[in-house]
Amino acid sequence: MSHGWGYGPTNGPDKWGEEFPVANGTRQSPINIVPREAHYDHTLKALKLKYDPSNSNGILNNGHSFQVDFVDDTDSSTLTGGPISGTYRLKQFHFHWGASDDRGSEHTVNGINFPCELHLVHWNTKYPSFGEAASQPDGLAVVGVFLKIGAANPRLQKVLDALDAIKTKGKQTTFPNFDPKTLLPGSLHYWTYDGSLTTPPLLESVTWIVLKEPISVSSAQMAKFRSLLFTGEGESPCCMEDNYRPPQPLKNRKVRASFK
Ligand SMILES: NCCOCCOCCNC(=O)c1ccc(S(N)(=O)=O)cc1
Ligand SMILES: [Zn+2]
Repeated sequence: MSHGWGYGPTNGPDKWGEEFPVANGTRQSPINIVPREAHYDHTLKALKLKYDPSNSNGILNNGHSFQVDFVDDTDSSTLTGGPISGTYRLKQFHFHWGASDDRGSEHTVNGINFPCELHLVHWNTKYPSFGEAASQPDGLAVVGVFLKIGAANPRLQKVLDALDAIKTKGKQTTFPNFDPKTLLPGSLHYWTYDGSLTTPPLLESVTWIVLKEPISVSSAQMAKFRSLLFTGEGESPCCMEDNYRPPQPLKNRKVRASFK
């Protein structure tokens, strides 16, 4: 692609394989999760998520989504347990969403789309940095949380209130003292499988951990996500929406469940 990757008709998911051939690899994400075909694995441990709000740093419009970045130079915000071994540090969280409430998630469940999906991105501290870990088969672990239309989510509102300050691509602002645990549902039951980044470079380095229980979001709050722009200041504006990759072939993979 002469122009960068995106989600439009000329640079979207169907075109990514031209520049990133791993797009047609053996462990691509997202996938459709079929609960009846997931294998309950009693050896799977409970997820242990330990987050220190003082690690939250800034919020950035990166032109594909927005992300809240965390200071990751110590083990104060980590993921342990679950399907992984060792310690993974929280690097950032971000979202994917649709132009309307009938779509927007990346993973689907029995073919059902949710309006939005949260990704909490962690990297394996056996490697020296996120960049190094991102190219290793056990380098990253992403916790996925579905958002379902319902009552307005007051925990989410703090994030949404910051979006006016980062409307256009490249804008960022400070975002201190945010606890991502407040965005998690009551149950940490999960499905897990070996996958990839869902955006270029689509590296096959992610242990996916998708929570079964969604959190709530109101339609009005979803409209706030869509007030962001893919485009930079001074460019003709293009609403940031439908920034999701559709499900990819499962190929030779099993999805395990941490619950019966
Ligand atoms: N710069 C050194 C190498 O960098 C490795 C690739 O990272 C480039 C930036 N992309 C990401 O960090 C990145 C992180 C998470 C997800 S997702 N949607 O799979 O959770 C997609 C992309
Ligand atoms: Zn993501």
